Amino acid sequence: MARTVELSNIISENTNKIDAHFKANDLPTPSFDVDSPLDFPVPITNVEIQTARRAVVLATQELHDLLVGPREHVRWLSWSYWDNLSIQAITTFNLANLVPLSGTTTYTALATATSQSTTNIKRLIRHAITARLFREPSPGLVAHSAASSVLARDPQMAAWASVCSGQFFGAAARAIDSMVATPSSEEPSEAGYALAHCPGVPMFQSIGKDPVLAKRFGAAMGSLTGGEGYEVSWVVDGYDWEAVNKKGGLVVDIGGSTGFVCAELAKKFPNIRFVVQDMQKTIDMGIAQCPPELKERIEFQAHDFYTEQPVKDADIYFFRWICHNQSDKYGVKMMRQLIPALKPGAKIVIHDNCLPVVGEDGYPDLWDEKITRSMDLTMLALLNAKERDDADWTQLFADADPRFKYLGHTQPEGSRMGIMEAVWMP
Ligand SMILES: C[S@@+](CC[C@H](N)C(=O)[O-])C[C@H]1O[C@@H](n2cnc3c(N)ncnc32)[C@H](O)[C@@H]1O
Repeated sequence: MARTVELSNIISENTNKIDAHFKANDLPTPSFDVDSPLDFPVPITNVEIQTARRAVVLATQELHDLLVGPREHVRWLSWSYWDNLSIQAITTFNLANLVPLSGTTTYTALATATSQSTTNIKRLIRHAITARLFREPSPGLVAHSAASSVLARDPQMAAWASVCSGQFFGAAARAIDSMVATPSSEEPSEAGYALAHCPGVPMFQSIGKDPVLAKRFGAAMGSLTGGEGYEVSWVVDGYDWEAVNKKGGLVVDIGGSTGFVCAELAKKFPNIRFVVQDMQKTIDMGIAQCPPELKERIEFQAHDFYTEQPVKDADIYFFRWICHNQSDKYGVKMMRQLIPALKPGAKIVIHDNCLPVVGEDGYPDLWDEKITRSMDLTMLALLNAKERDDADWTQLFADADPRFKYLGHTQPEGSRMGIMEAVWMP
């Protein structure tokens, strides 16, 4: 049987399964209408329907690419960045909020509100419509689609779209220039982001000096880290915290932001004590936001993770979304700062991406593979940092100190992040 026919059978079989589930549960059939659900309305815990959904998404992508053909595929792949430009226009000119959630507006009204020409607003929105952002129900009238309405309804997603299409787009455009100028650099001050926006200054330092951008960046990260496959519940439910809970142990969350992960852990594991460490400003926010009933068990501490770890003899030193921001040089430096504090058997637990190992079958799941590989390039362009696979994690710990033993990673089905574990064995 031709692969195209095989794929269309996969699509048909699984779409029928999904449709039957939707009908049986009185769920609205997926549509692009503005009042349709903004997320796939089946919980991630429903493995059968989520597996069917994934099968359809992967098969439709493959069928699409097969029928487009290699030459056409390459031609249009090479200019996929124009989608970014129309998103940048939407976020810069606040277009999602200028279009009413029900009803329509005109290109002329949008042009007046943004002090841009009608011609330019029209061409940018008409391009966005080809990616199902907005609709034009009749010529000259603009209405929301489900996807464009996300940018009006979800401020965190609007921040994500703004940061990606603005700051990150610029960084991506200069990433190869940075590689040519400073080959194999491990310095964030030499990365594409720095070249594009703040020559000689690392991204986080530059963002820290701009309160408006810092707030937007924080909201963008909130959108990503709460998004599908990145939920905090994966690490709360996916690691053996009970072993620490049983003995009333201590966990240090390094770069723990406002302590929201520790708050979730503290609710589930009543005997664990926590120290959340971050920069002073973030720690101040964490203290203000900490639920009163958890204050006794969650301590907040300003600490720079490139300096010696002040909390001795904890059971677990936890890093979430920290290591992928570090090149090997800085990752090794960060891990070495733990050593004076570590007791034998102390664990280092990392919740971060773990790059898949490429097997003989190639990439079985291009949906997640593309996201994780894009995240890896993001780290390159923003910070000269990187995502890691098991071999890279092994190397990082070995380079930090041979007394660290990397134990490997687990990744629950549905999670886009791995849980990596190392133990201190002096
Ligand atoms: C990507 S966020 C991850 C936050 C949190 N762990 C999470 O899971 O969402 C990186 C965090 O590291 C903090 N950070 C950056 N540089 C730091 C440093 N040198 N010392 C301590 N914290 C730092 C930032 O303030 C931020 O909260």
